[in-house]
Amino acid sequence: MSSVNGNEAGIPVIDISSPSPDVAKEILHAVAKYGFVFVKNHEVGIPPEDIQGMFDLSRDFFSSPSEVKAECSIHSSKSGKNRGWLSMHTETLDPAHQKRGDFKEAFNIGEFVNGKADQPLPGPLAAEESRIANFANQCHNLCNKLLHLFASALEIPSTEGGEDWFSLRHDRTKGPSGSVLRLLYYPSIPNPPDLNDIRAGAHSDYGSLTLLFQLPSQPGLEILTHDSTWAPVPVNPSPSTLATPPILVNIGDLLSYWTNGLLKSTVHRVIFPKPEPGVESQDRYSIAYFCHPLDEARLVPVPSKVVEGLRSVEGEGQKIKVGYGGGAGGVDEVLTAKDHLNRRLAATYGLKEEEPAAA
Ligand SMILES: O=C(O)CCC(=O)C(=O)O
Ligand SMILES: [Fe+2]
Repeated sequence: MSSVNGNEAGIPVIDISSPSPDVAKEILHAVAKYGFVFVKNHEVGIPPEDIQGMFDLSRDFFSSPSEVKAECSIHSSKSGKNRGWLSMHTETLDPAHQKRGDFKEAFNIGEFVNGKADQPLPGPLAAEESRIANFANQCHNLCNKLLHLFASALEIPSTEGGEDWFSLRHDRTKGPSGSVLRLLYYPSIPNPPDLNDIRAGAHSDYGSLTLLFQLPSQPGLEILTHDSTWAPVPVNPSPSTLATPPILVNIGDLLSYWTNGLLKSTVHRVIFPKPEPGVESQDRYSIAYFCHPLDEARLVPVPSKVVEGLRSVEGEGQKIKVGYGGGAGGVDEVLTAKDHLNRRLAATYGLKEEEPAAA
């Protein structure tokens, strides 16, 4: 069912099309160890042609004139917080190590209300609003399937909500959340610039989990491994058996915090691939769906013996360090998802609440 062959980072490839307690354990084990997992893309609700359609749209959008993109800049008050277009070098994901901002453009799309984007969209995206809404919906549904599997493997009692424990807290019909669909474009540069220049600086994501869609022949993603080395993440870890690249899933800081560090939020980055003789440098397009809980979801301890066992083994010190419900802010404090996001931004980037943030 799973395979670690064909990818140096060793990220397992798992088939979740027939969910079972074994599949749940397998996927929990993968995200507890690597923070990343590949999910085979068949019968998981996101048809490959829909993914391709989004990449076509992304290409159209990023090739539009700057004035068209700038109309919906992330800096415009009309776009709303963390939404809209980021021009080249706007975002610096690893400010401590970067002289220049990331070599990328991005467009962040927040939640849809009754199928309509809650922000202005530039022409090429506005024309395909329903396609984008449908795609975001498919992504969210897949995230909920994964959240069911995590809750199942964590053995949350049915009296507490059982397998629905996480997904109820991500139920978009109940209120707003920080979820974002992000189109990314990393233009190729014939002679990669300075050694310190990078397509996306080292960072971890902020939310619950992220889905990442990549295209064949456009590598560049790397994860930081346990021994503090960078390992490349392939686009398709088993090209001989998988006709379409699997969907890459990674855990964000919030879900790691919520599970007291059991699920790992792994640092990753996107580099310029090493130039190879005779191989032309490639643009890279990727699409990320950052799934967040409802803003008002309270990050109370997960009612799971698996997570509780971890707390008692690691003791009170650890609980306070990573902790929830009695964590950093005070004994009785329970953060909401929105508080967590705001703290995460402030701690990492010294950002004020109003400034744009990435993941
Ligand atoms: O483009 C990629 O492959 C990764 C992007 C990413 O990690 C992010 O935007 O958080
Ligand atoms: Fe990321």
